[in-house]
Amino acid sequence: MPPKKAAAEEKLMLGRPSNNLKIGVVGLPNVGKSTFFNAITNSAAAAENYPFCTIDPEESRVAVPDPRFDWLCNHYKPASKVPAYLTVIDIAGLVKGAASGAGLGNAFLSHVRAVDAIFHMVRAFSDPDVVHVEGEVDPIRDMEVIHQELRLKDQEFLKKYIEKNEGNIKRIGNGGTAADKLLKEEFTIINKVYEWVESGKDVRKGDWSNKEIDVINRQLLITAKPVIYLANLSEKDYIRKKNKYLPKIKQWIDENNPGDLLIPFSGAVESAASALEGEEKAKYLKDLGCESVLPKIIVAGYKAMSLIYYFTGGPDEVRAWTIRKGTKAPGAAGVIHTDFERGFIMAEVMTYDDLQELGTDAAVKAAGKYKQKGKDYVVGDGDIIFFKFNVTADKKKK
Ligand SMILES: Nc1ncnc2c1ncn2[C@@H]1O[C@H](COP(=O)(O)OP(=O)(O)OP(=O)(O)O)[C@@H](O)[C@H]1O
Ligand SMILES: [Mg+2]
Repeated sequence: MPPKKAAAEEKLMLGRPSNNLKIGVVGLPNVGKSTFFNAITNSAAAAENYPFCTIDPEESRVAVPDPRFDWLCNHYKPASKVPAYLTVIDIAGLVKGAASGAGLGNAFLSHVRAVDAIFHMVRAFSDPDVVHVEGEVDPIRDMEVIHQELRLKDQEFLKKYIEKNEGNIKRIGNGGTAADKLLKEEFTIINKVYEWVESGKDVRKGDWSNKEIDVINRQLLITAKPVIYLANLSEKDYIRKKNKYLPKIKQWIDENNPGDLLIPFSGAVESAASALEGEEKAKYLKDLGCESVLPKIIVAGYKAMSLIYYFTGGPDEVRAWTIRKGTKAPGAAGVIHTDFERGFIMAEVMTYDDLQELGTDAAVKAAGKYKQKGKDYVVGDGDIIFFKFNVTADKKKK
């Protein structure tokens, strides 16, 4: 009889295994990064019309819009409401040669290394008053520059690793301890990743095995991070939904990094709209005949990092708890408190759809749709969960 097939191995994800992830705004100087950052996070970072206006990274967070959260708040009428948040970081502009140190490039690239995903801001608006560091507006050239600098930084980093370990690997030869074997394995993988990057490709576009992903994740490589391209349009182009560069930008992405998302937006429109509130804001956008695309960008940024959330709900608090996709119930419980994970007994779960359809917790229970789940349960996006736990140490104290 043929041997039983082993259960399919769970595919590891690129990126830090954390729920505290951040997305950085990256692009050439003076393309609208800070304008976007201020509009999306309602901040007041300097966004003036000159290159290298931003030097130090600014961090801010923005609530992730979700009609399910709004519905739950309306349903439970809780004293406290805590949505999920996307943390955004405004980073200084990168220029050609950044990877070899131009324009404080190395310092700025280290800020890019520290984030978990990238909003790649591309200038697609013409305005003779807004200086372009490369002369005239040319989004494809700009994307090439940024793509190249990020990739060169990874290349340099991998090369340093190879040079540092080469001697050791030779010395180990075919023998060596268990630790030596691990180093050899890592060394082989890093060489493979180096070749990939050197051939002009981003790490995130490779089809890596779990072992390879494990090694890649320890290196914090820049091109392993998910990217969302944001094309910054003039007010006029955004309103008429037409821009001469957009088709070329899309084509460049399809050819170089297929699958990456492109979202057109306008720094001019969003910045003016974000200065207004409520009805005034709605009227401003209605008069222009367009909508803000920021909610869509926030959700896309959150999703790009494989983040989801589950809810806890009741009259005290409705709250969204951020986890990474694929997190099992005990790990998800640990986001609330480590005791919840340590003493995990079970998760009582109902889905948002069931609660919305049936109307009350009791009706969901009566319909048998309030499920008890154990430690292997993979938490779903929008699950409404009540954790049962028991921590012995706490009991003793009583
Ligand atoms: N869609 C747009 N249309 C016209 N002007 C814009 C648009 N978006 C941004 N700007 C203007 O471009 C200039 C530069 O914007 P901003 O400071 O946001 O760029 P930046 O990318 O953060 O630059 P730096 O890298 O120097 O920090 C500002 O004067 C801003 O008002
Ligand atoms: Mg800036």
